[in-house]
Amino acid sequence: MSETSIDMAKAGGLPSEDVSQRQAAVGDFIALLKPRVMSLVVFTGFAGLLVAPGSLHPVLAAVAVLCIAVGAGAAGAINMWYDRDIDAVMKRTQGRPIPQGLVAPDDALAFGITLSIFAVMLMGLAVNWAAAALLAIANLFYVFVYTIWLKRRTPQNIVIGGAAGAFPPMIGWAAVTGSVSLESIVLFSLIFMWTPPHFWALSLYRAGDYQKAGIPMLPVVAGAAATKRQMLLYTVLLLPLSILPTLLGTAGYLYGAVAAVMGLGFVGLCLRVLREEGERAPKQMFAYSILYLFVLFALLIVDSANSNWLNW
Ligand code: HEM
Ligand SMILES: CC(C)=CCC/C(C)=C/CC/C(C)=C/COP(=O)(O)OP(=O)(O)O
Repeated sequence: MSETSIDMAKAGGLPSEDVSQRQAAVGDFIALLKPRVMSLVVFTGFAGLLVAPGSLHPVLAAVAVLCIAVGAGAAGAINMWYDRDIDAVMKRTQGRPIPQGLVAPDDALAFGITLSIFAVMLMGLAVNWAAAALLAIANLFYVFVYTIWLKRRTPQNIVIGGAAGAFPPMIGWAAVTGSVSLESIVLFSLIFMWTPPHFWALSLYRAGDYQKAGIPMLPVVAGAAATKRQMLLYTVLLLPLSILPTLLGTAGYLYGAVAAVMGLGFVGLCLRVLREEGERAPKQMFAYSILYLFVLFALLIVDSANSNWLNW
């Protein structure tokens, strides 16, 4: 796409041949919430809520999870509004509702802002204001720090901006306890450290897309070899960090053992990424990253020392 058409897209009007004639459907607005990515975000938030000491009435717990889902999805919608120019250029994102002309940019922005405010207010009024404040910070961080400030400026965009996606377990924890604690900071750090290998694995085989869109992702700016070395650093640091919930008593030995085995598997895959050329190993590493985080948080729930989900 030329510079001019990028500017047109940013101004809200895509080139006319790209604009669909059909009306926006509910599904198009749901797609703005990035439901597949957000499913794991919500799961980690839910896990934070279940492993926190104390208990929350099941209805309030459901409201808290809903608020995390809506607040995170709303941030995704605002991200799609801001990134509509680059989304139209990249193969992976071309099919999204805004570049397809299915949802008008202004409607997507209004939808995202309305849902963000709704989620934060509902969390504050129904659950507590500590959880609401953390939800607001995560939402604003993803929109302003990651999307608007860093994404187009620095290859460290996802290291710093990735903090947004690390908030959910802390939000879930605060929904129960009304506060932030060392244990919830450890859960935050786990996702924070996991994000670079998760994303850089994908960016290794999507580097062409990012280059075309002018986004300075690490493989584009520093090359594949430097990206792989940085991935290894975070993957290795993640291993001892992932055992901390057991050491702190948030989870039991079963969690600790599975975290160690899965962590060694993550490091092993990363070493394969370093050794091998081509897309196969990075694709496996990306898929494994999702499985890894899902299994770790599932085990946290099952092997939680507090287990308040059993005695609501
Ligand atoms: C700055 C941080 C992050 C970046 C830049 C990032 C980037 C991405 C990208 C580009 C994709 C591909 C999406 C697509 O195919 O359209 C993806 C997929 C995914 N991400 Fe992340 N991610 C980040 C953090 C997270 C976090 C915190 C979670 C959950 C805790 C997460 C969970 C997922 C999941 C589940 C998928 C697979 C979605 C699918 O199957 O289509 N990501 N991520
Ligand atoms: C309120 C709250 C809990 C927010 C959570 C925010 C969150 C889940 C952040 C994760 C980051 C994410 C999905 C990045 C996608 O990168 P990108 O936007 O560059 O990906 P794209 O190229 O697919 O649009």
